[in-house]
Amino acid sequence: MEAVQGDKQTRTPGRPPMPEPVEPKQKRAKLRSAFQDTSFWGLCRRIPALLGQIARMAWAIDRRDVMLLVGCQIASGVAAAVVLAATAKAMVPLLGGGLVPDRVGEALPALAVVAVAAAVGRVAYGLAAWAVARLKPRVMTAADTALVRAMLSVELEAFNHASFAEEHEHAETGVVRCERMLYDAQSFMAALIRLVAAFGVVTVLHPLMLPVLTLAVLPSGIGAVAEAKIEHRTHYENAANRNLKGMMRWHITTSGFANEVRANSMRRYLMFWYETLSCRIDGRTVAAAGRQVRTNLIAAAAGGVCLTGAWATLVWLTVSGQVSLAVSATAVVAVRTALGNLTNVVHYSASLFHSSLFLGDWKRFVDTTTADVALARGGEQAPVCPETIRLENVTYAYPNKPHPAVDDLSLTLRRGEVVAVVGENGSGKSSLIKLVTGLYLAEKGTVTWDGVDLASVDPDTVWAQTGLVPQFFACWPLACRENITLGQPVTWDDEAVWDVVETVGMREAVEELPDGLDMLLAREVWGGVTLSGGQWQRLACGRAIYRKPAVLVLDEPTSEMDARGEHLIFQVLKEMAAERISIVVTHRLENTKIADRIIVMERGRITEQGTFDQLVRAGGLFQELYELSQDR
Ligand SMILES: Nc1ncnc2c1ncn2[C@@H]1O[C@H](COP(=O)(O)OP(=O)(O)OP(=O)(O)O)[C@@H](O)[C@H]1O
Repeated sequence: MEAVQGDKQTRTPGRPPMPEPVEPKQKRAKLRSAFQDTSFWGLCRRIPALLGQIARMAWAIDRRDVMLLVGCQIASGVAAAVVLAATAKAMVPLLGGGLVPDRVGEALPALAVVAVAAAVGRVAYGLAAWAVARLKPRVMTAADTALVRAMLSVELEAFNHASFAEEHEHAETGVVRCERMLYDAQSFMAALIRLVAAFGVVTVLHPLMLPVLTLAVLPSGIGAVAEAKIEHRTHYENAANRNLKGMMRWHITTSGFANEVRANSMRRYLMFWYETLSCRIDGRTVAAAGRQVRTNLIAAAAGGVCLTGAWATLVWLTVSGQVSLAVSATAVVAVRTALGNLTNVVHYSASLFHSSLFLGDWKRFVDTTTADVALARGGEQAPVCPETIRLENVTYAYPNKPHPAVDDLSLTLRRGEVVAVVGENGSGKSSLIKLVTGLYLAEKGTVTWDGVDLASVDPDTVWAQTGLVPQFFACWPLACRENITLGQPVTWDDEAVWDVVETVGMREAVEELPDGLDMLLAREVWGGVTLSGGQWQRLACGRAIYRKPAVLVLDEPTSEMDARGEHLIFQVLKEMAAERISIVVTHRLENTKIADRIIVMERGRITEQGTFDQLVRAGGLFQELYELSQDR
């Protein structure tokens, strides 16, 4: 059996070692700037705005819970102050002179107040936690849906930019951190309110205690922020590798590729690859942990010195008779309360700050990154059922590619005509159809539908009229019916759906499904099933047909189909052609016989045009490719 352990580079004699994953590039400039502008004081200044941001998000979701949360926070703070004040009151008789029963009796009312206030504080804390538990999932869902909505709003072209994927990844982390942020905000506020109460009591006992206490926790505050910055920086540094790892993880674990992984004996290499990448990420994280612990220790040492100073001050105040023993005992309780809460304030503010960096990524992505590349082309309506689509001197280049995918290309497509696009791999066929359907906008030149430039048209009015079977189509984890209607049924009953199922030769297969059209086509889900590759492709063609589009675009629509399926689809294409503009990209040149016109593409340009009979004898690329396809 093939070993699946990938940690050791076991060398098979005569075979080269397994190649390691490449180190992906990422946007360094952004990585640096995220850190340069935030100091400890910067954080302190940002906290109110941060809390405001969280409060606004929560307020938009449930005002009642926000009010309950704030009310309970205030109640628990007041309770903490009452506990301390009553403790101070109880200390005087307890540490005073006289018989013990008398002293206890005298202290009893104050002790009762302590008990009641403590109980109120505990209940308030519990209710606040309940409000947070109710808000947390909904805030996270709001952030998540905003992100998904933003992703759906962008130009297709945005996905061609590497930085977009990277920023998207950071924004996803922001969504996850939203949940934690709410908890941090609650804990921060709870600690702050109690701290204010304790500070009040401490200051009343002796005004010198306040600055001394503040000094005692300052080093740990600065240290916590420095640690958070190191962690966030590491997160950034690992972003590209984490992205790659996530993608690979999906490929390794998804059922769709399980056969390829096994039958091509890829398991060992993939495991090696995955572990190498994981080690690379862990290496950076572990190195950062070292830096973090150093920061932490320095902060702790400085904090320890300051804290010793605080206790020494209290001892000095007591010994020198500036405060009584009873006041001193209360001060110990107050100082401990204040210190505990101050530590929490620092801890949770650092954590809030940390989460806020991620939330900032999320916000920037949702508000700016996606807005910058959003579909915003103009409000014009696309002509309904266009007679012609005209491309004039159109050029389109992908980022980081030396040659344009479509290069100064001119072409006219007419209603009623079937145009076949052929050419070698990478010649620009798929890019061309993305321009025709307005998925990409031309960098140079124009694409017009009945004379209206697609650059100024509301794209939804274009796509309401297109039916596209892309080269890599989706196998939607939807019911069979919705895989055809795509959630846009044209009638109340299923008649039109069954018509299409019949047209693409899937009636028998669908009737055999236990739930027919209701069958969930997702084998990963309990009770779901999947289809064969060709059957999925028939459904993909079915949904384009179901839309009865004005512009029908099929990009290698029959690459996985048997001869019967292929014949069926091209027949349908021919029958449907009269009422629409039809374009089909295909490598099977026999299929182009049904086309009214064939265009041949080479390096983004049209080099030949004509009917099958004309091109097959023209002595150009078409003839060469056709003869190769016949040479068996
Ligand atoms: N998203 C992308 N990002 C960068 N380059 C791309 C992208 N998509 C395509 N290209 C490049 O653009 C050129 C044209 O690609 P296109 O997919 O249009 O070719 P095609 O003729 O449809 O190829 P095939 O027959 O292999 O499907 C190729 O050089 C390809 O590498």
